Amino acid sequence: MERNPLRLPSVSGRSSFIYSITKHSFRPKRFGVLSFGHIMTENMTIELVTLSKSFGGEQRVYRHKSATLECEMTFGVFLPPAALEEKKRCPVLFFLSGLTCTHENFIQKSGFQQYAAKHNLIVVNPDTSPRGVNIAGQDDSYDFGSGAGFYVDAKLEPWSKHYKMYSYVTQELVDVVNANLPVVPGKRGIFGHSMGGHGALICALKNPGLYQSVSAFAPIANPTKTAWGEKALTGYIGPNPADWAEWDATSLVSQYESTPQELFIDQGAKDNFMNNLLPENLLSAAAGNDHIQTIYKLREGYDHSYFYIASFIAEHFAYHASLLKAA
Ligand SMILES: N[C@@H](CCC(=O)N[C@@H](CSC=O)C(=O)NCC(=O)O)C(=O)O
Repeated sequence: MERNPLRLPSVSGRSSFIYSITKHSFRPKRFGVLSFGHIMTENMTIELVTLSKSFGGEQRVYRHKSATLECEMTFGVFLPPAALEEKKRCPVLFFLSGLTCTHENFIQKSGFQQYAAKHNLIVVNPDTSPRGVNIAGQDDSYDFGSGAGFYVDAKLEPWSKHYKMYSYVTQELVDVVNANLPVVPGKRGIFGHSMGGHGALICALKNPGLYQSVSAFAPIANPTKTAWGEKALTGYIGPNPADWAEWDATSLVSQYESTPQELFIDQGAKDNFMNNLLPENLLSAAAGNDHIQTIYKLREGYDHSYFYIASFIAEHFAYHASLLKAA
């Protein structure tokens, strides 16, 4: 393979990256130690798919080749007015969606853009599983396989080759965002809904310091004790429940011993999936651990839907903005 290091502008206009020409492709490679300690050597190129002006900012959709998932992935990016007009670097907030979602559900249904614009937050929302990977059975059910990656790193074949959404979200996507978007290093939050609410919790609890703010709408708080969780963890991790604990937010809260962490948990009181969520188990575990603080908001009459998310999205943005500004 021929390699010719060159200096060329990146997609974001910066010119500090080393490019390499291979026999098959011309791709940017970045070399350097990142803020969270891993070394960035993968292809960081992202391709703009759509751009729509919204609340003075821009709702964009990008796609890229994920080295972690070994497939092409699509993700949403909202750039607030300050990032565009004033060319300011802004904190970034990652949103992880729930079962059956793509990047589109949150973009189209939550109404988040006005609050991201108000608080000058960049928002990045990935898809919920690898796509186009052609694994037998991937489309057989709504709660396993496509659209249901559960933000874990699968250990069992055939899933283990592609289904590594935990590493994708906590490492590759962070690197891709750092390389291509005007983010403030070290000012990063994460939140999500249902499967994605749980994803946000485990990404934060397994990586103290990576995210400075964490919240969850109706998270699957204790998946090892629920039908959705048992099915996913059996399929991705294996049949032994002892192997599941590291992918369960309630277990992680029980064992957490690192820097103090606050978790904002939001829950609709009329949630039609409550038997798959069990927020009280996580709250009990947190009550027994001095390192974890919880804010719990139970919303009378609200269900599990995006109508519920849209009703309280403003509060979550205010919460993340207050922590990320101060960080
Ligand atoms: N199709 C299933 C339920 C699917 C569902 O309600 N998905 C939720 C997330 S649930 C946990 O992760 C969701 O966000 N759906 C997308 C939407 O736009 O509402 C069933 O019918 O039981």
